[in-house]
Amino acid sequence: MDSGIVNGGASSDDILREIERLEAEKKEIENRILLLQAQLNNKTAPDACRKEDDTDRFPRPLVNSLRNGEVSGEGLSADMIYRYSRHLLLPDFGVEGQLKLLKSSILVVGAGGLGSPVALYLASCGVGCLGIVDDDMVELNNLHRQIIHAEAYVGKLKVKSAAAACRAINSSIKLVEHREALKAVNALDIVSKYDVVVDATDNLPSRYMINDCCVLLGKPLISGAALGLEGQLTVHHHNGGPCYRCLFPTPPPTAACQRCSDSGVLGVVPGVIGCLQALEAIKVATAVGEPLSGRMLLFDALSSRIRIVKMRGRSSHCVVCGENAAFTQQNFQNFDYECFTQSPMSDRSSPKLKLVPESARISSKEYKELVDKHEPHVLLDVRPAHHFKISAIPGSVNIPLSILEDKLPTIDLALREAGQVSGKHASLYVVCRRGNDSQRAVQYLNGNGFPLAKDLIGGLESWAQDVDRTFPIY
Ligand SMILES: Nc1ncnc2c1ncn2[C@@H]1O[C@H](COP(=O)(O)OP(=O)(O)OP(=O)(O)O)[C@@H](O)[C@H]1O
Ligand SMILES: [Zn+2]
Repeated sequence: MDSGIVNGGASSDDILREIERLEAEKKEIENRILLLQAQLNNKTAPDACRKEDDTDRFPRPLVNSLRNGEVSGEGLSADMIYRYSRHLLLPDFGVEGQLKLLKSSILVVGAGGLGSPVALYLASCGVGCLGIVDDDMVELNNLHRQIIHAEAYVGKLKVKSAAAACRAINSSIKLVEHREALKAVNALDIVSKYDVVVDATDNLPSRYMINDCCVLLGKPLISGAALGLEGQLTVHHHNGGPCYRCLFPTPPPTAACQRCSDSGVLGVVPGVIGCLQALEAIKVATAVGEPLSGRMLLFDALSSRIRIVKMRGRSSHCVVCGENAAFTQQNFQNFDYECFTQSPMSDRSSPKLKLVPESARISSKEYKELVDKHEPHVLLDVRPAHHFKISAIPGSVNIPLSILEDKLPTIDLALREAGQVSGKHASLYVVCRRGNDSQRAVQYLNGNGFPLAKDLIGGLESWAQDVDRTFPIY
């Protein structure tokens, strides 16, 4: 049979054989095409393929005009080409993407768990100007997740530490250290100097304030959050997408806003979200890909699940970016974000509650005196059980505040065992981590059969500071 394969008279075997023959012929033709294509490429290949000297690793037209590391308006220096070569090799990013990155300026607000990978990646990948703003100091308990800081920087400014780490990776970019907290009074001035802003802070007032500032200045905002074993990120106010206030016009109740220092966080979680924030910042700065505008990425570390949910669009009623928004720079500077969100910008400014009268409180030193005198009493620790396991004052009884109501008989029993007759006249002291929950507990106990219950002022933190310097705090 020749090419007339459709032949009613041929047997099935004949037809199969003919198919095999044609397949082999087709393969041969394909191979010949590949070979010819390769020959054609060689004939038109740029000088970059030649290996006469070292600089021939780089495309010749750029290298010729850009020896000695200088950068032209439209080109990259030989050093830059080598440093960023793996970016340049990406067809979707290439020289154009890298040039845009080198010309961009990005501000990272917060050099903590999120800000660490953000700043490291943005510095290493060649953002032209990288600003880092933070007023905090590095603490030992930051190091498990704030990977930009090293032990040698404990007790020193985070911006200094972060900038040093970035410089060690890439000394060719411009790094700006803003050694202050970003607040309504300084934000317009600082943010206006950058193209893109990354919110890597950990508190609600900063989140609203940074959003409003970015809307007023027309800057895209990459917003991330990580707590416990979960994280999320989105891009605000970009390409007509919603801003943070469009999505959350009123702040959530204070109780819903927890911090890593209260709830804990697995170190890698902010690492994952921070890396994704850096990625979104690069996409926005270079106009490559589809940034997470109007969408939110949710990461669940326990199940290793990542979901992307579509968010509401921009709100025409939004007070900062809506159609009739009258929010001005003047309004912004006078706006009290801590009051609006009912929460502080910094742990350091957390107000110490005063819920019970002085007569229902005792200092840790006074408490130590009565322990030394062997005065019969019960010390009730109202922290959650997993906190109690970390460290506790010897002899204390753990009944978490959340279940106190159901455990009054247990307290009675503990008092009787300690030689106390009844709740009314019993010596009952209450402690927690910082002295806020213990006051809540005392308030409740005083009104429910334990009128003499007293709060240990300042909690375990003040015990560690004023009485037992070896007591482990966390
Ligand atoms: N308005 C702000 N301006 C600049 N930096 C801010 C602002 N708000 C928060 N930050 C910084 O953002 C970082 C957030 O870091 P992170 O969430 O990892 O927690 P942390 O405060 O360092 O530690 P922890 O919560 O465990 O005590 C901190 O370094 C903090 O100082
Ligand atoms: Zn808005």
